[in-house]
Amino acid sequence: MKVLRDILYKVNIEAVSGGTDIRINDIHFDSRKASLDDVFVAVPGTITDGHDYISKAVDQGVIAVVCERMPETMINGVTYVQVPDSKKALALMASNFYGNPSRNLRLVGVTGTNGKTTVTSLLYQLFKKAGYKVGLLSTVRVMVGDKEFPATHTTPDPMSINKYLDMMSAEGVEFCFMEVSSHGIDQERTTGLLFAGGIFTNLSHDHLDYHNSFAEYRDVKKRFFDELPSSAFAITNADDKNGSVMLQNTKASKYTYAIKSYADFRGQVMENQLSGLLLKIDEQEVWSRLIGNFNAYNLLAVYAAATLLGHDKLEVLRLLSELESVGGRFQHFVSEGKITAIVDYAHTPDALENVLSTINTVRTGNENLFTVVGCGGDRDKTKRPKMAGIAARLSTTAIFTSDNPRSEDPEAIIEDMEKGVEPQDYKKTLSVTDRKQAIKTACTMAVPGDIILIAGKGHETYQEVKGVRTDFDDMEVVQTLLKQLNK
Ligand SMILES: CC(=O)N[C@H]1[C@@H](OP(=O)(O)OP(=O)(O)OC[C@H]2O[C@@H](n3ccc(=O)[nH]c3=O)[C@H](O)[C@@H]2O)O[C@H](CO)[C@@H](O)[C@@H]1O[C@H](C)C(=O)N[C@@H](C)C(=O)N[C@H](CCC(=O)O)C(=O)O
Ligand SMILES: Nc1ncnc2c1ncn2[C@@H]1O[C@H](COP(=O)(O)OP(=O)(O)OP(=O)(O)O)[C@@H](O)[C@H]1O
Ligand SMILES: N[C@H](CCC[C@H](N)C(=O)O)C(=O)O
Ligand SMILES: [Mg+2]
Repeated sequence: MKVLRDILYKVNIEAVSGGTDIRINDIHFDSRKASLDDVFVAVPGTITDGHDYISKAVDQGVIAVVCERMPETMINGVTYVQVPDSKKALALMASNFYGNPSRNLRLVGVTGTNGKTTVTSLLYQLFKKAGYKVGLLSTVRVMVGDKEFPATHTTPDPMSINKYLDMMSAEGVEFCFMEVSSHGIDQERTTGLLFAGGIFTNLSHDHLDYHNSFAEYRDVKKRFFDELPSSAFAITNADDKNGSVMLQNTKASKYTYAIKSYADFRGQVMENQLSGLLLKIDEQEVWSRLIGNFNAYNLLAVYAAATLLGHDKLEVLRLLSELESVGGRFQHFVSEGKITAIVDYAHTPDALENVLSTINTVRTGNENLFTVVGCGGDRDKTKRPKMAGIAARLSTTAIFTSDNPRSEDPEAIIEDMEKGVEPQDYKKTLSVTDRKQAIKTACTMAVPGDIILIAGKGHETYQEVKGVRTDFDDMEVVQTLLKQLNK
């Protein structure tokens, strides 16, 4: 049992009705989960407003309510705390509730449009190989040392983040690497955490359904660096045009990495093949199993962070060459009939362009490149024509299909995509709504030596249609189909 007054430490409070010297059981921001002696934090959301559920939470037995507007009817025996920003309050309360676990380990946050999962997962692997107990909060999975938990969000809600950090600190975890999404920053999910460092990967088009403009999206990401303490390091990509903007107002020590520009951590791509990358970092050659120029940036960010966290540079370079690629990120296999299938999580125009350019760089002859791609429903619609245009331009054939249509009509999403194809590329595209049939079409058309890229879903093992998730794994599907077709 914790005392409400302690949990409210550092929370900006406007008014209180009732006592705060009361024992509370748990904190909830969803009335459906609140029960006896809990605190209910009413949060305004994108669909509904937690304030509409205060009386329901009180009926369920909560002992305190934290809200931005006091309800008209206040119940005797319940404490009401009015705050200017209940999302911020929730995050600070979550940290306090779990005893501020971020202070018990060194927490590094990674933000940017693409590469967050890759960089955090590589850092997790590297520090594990170096002999530490490590934590990971990522889109793909949560790791508390060697214990794995399923991930629900890229950046979970503050109660979940602090619960995991608390578990980590109990397990003796020394370093935790976490993805910091723009939704996470905007919704204050990371407020109150003590970061030892922050890393910026890159900024390109995504989530413009949620953020009103690209500038707003950029400024939300920047806020993560603005709020880093002076004890932290902030590492940015000097080759990204927004790289320096990110660090403009940070109090943290600033560092840069780059391939094209002058930087504190410089790398050069010597070779880029389907078997991996040969890099030169600090005059040392390093071989990596990771594929694609963009991964050279991810590896440099990892090198910079590991070095700034106190590791010997040569040891870091040695460990870099041992790192495995992350599930669903440029995962590839060659069938018996010599067809290469690549599954990648590229779900933004920039990621798709990078992956296709990489494939086109490593293509050795006249092989055909089939790209199977869709765009998510209930997500940024302006990505759709851009991704389709890129797929058509950079492939021999682009097959447009479904990628988690969610509540939307799958065919309407594909129609939005088709609008982005340049007239000279029309002949190179076809649309097959069912993802399995789309992959089958690519497999049927492919001949020995050809490459099939299946983009957008990466590690995901489901397809979400009208709110229902059914099992679907791109890699499993393509492998089965190629076998069935004797290819
Ligand atoms: C758009 C978005 O980010 N939504 C998140 C947000 O929900 P919301 O604002 O829509 O909440 P709401 O449904 O309007 O409800 C408002 C409040 O009322 C409460 N409520 C609601 C109903 C009720 O009966 N009782 C009740 O108390 C809700 O618990 C909530 O606190 O807050 C919820 C609780 O933290 C999140 O689960 C939810 O994530 C949804 C599921 C989601 O899909 N989010 C995605 C877009 C997201 O966050 N993605 C980023 C990664 C993106 C990337 O970088 O690629 C991520 O970090 O995962
Ligand atoms: N540094 C990078 N620059 C550009 N594209 C990248 C980079 N790293 C990865 N990608 C591409 O972006 C895809 C997603 O990578 P990753 O999962 O690491 O990104 P993320 O930032 O975690 O994405 P999300 O926002 O969904 O969490 C990869 O499959 C690859 O196609
Ligand atoms: N973090 C991203 C993932 C998109 C992956 C894609 N497969 C989709 O479902 O749209 C999002 O939630 O927008
Ligand atoms: Mg991610």
